[in-house]
Amino acid sequence: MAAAMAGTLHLGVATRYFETRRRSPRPLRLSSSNITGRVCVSSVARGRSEKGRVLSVRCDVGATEEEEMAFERGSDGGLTIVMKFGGSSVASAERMKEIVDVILSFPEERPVIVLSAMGKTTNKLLLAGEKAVSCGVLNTCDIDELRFIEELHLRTVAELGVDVTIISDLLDELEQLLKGIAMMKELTLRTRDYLVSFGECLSTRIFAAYLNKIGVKARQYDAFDIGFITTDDFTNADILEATYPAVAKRLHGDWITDPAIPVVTGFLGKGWKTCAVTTLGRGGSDLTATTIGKALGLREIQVWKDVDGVLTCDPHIYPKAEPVPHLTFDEAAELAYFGAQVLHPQSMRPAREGDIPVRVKNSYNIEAPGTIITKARDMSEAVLTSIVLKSNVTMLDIVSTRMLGQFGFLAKVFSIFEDLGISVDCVATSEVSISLTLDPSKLWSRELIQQELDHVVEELEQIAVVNLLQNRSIISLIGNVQRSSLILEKVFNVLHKNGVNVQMISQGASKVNISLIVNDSEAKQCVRALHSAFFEEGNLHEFHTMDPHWLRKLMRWQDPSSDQFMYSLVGIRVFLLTVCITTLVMVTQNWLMYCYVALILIIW
Ligand SMILES: Nc1ncnc2c1ncn2[C@@H]1O[C@H](COP(=O)(O)OP(=O)(O)O)[C@@H](O)[C@H]1O
Ligand SMILES: N[C@@H](CC(=O)OP(=O)(O)O)C(=O)O
Repeated sequence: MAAAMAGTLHLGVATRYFETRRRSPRPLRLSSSNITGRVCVSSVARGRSEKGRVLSVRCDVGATEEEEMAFERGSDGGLTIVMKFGGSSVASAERMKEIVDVILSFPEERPVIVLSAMGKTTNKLLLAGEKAVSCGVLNTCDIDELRFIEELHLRTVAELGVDVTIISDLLDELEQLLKGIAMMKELTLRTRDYLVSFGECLSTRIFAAYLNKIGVKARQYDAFDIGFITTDDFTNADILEATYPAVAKRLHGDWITDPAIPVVTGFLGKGWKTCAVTTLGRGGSDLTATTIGKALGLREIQVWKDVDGVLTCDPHIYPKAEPVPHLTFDEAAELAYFGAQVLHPQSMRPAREGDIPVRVKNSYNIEAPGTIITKARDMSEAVLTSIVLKSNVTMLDIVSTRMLGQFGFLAKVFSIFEDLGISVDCVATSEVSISLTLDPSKLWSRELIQQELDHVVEELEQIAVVNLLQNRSIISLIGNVQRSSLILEKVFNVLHKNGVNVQMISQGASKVNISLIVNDSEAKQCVRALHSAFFEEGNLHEFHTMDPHWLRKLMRWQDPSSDQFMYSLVGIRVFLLTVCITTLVMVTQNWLMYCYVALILIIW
């Protein structure tokens, strides 16, 4: 592994030439200037190799001044989009071939590819590490998960017909690492990150080699080698600002000197102090993709999943969940932060900062339009967008009787959380009490959760009475909080019908999220009931008829200063006049009475 980490493995060694058959109305154009030789790759199109369609590259020596300048402005010839494929999208040789087809179905693009580990490799590596701690040095080779990982990757290499030597060193190192863990009898967070990094290092090497084999020039990169600089928070590292220029320099520089599709490991970084491999938290490849998108200022970031986009709810909880066509960065961030596994919680930040649209697509169903995530969208018709569930949350009720009318209570409480490095999700306060929930994702990898909680309670008890409530769930309603009364009216109706009591509500400044805290045991049933109330056809219609758009119209008719009010008044009077006159004339046959009543009504 050391060798692999020391330098980037360049798999695309020679530019390939194919006779091309143009199928796209906009031919894929690559143009680049080589500082010394002015080599310009000037056109790319699709051809067919023995394995199917291929992206082909033709080199012309000598770019025109105009082309070089256009390239330097980034207007022509640079990388255009990021395409990130998650574990489910690259789970087997078959899936990898399908992914190549996906990539080639965008012939006008020049993508940066970001890959996660194959299938469930990350989980298997973690399990292998845990088993190694106690199985003894001589038994590490028999760990089932290690066998599984080796077989999966060797089989994939064989089925794709690429050279096995691109992964054999890594597999040997993985075995050695597990022996080391067995010898030390411990798995530190740092070692854990190093261990799981093998997943992405293996998948990207195999995929880049396959692209090269079928004639699509590609180059593999380990993120920790190309400038992904992070904090040293192993298993949950944050990307540092220095990453953006470093990654841009490396990827852009290599592309202009020798164009080849970059295939980058997702999820991984390099700690800025330790220089060790770090990981960005589970699902971190999404963040790798958006970071590259921002670094290179690309046009779009595509995140390819195994679902038709971001759905109205987790399909495991409610299989009838529907794709959401359009989200804002804020909505997507709240959704991810409050537990929708589909996106990494931090992944929207670089996209928002760079104002780069993120498209969530299904690699199993390319035709599905997916979800587009942008800075803003038309919210005039938006009510509820998605329902998210975060389970196993800890809630704290903190009550101070002494602090009535005094200041500093909140500050004291939050300074305790800051000192203990614990992050808070939802907060609701009154003059003398605070209810809050603690973020389980920040605690997931720690072994001392219970001790930490005891410590928090101990500290807080010095200033308040504390009630620790475990096994709670946060149901987050992502939508248009401007319509909170409408949403809450419906929510409470549904919860009342299901006999569920809400223990805390939080509607923050985000304008897109209302969170309700309920018992874990009731949470899934609530989400299902809420989903069918908000999203199923009949109910949705009912909801739309109560849409404030209509309410606003109705209120305008009732506003005495509005024209509509005047028209309605005149209309009602004319109507009453006609009815009265007709009745009177018919009953009395007296035309004098008619004139008298008409006069009274006109004065009225
Ligand atoms: N609101 C949601 N919309 C879409 N998928 C969701 C949602 N909530 C949870 N999921 C789950 O997220 C999964 C996709 O995310 P993930 O497994 O990280 O994909 P990948 O590994 O392909 O990047 C889906 O298979 C689905 O089960
Ligand atoms: N392989 C890592 C990183 C990742 O992003 O994976 P995926 O894209 O499959 O969620 C994980 O399992 O957490």
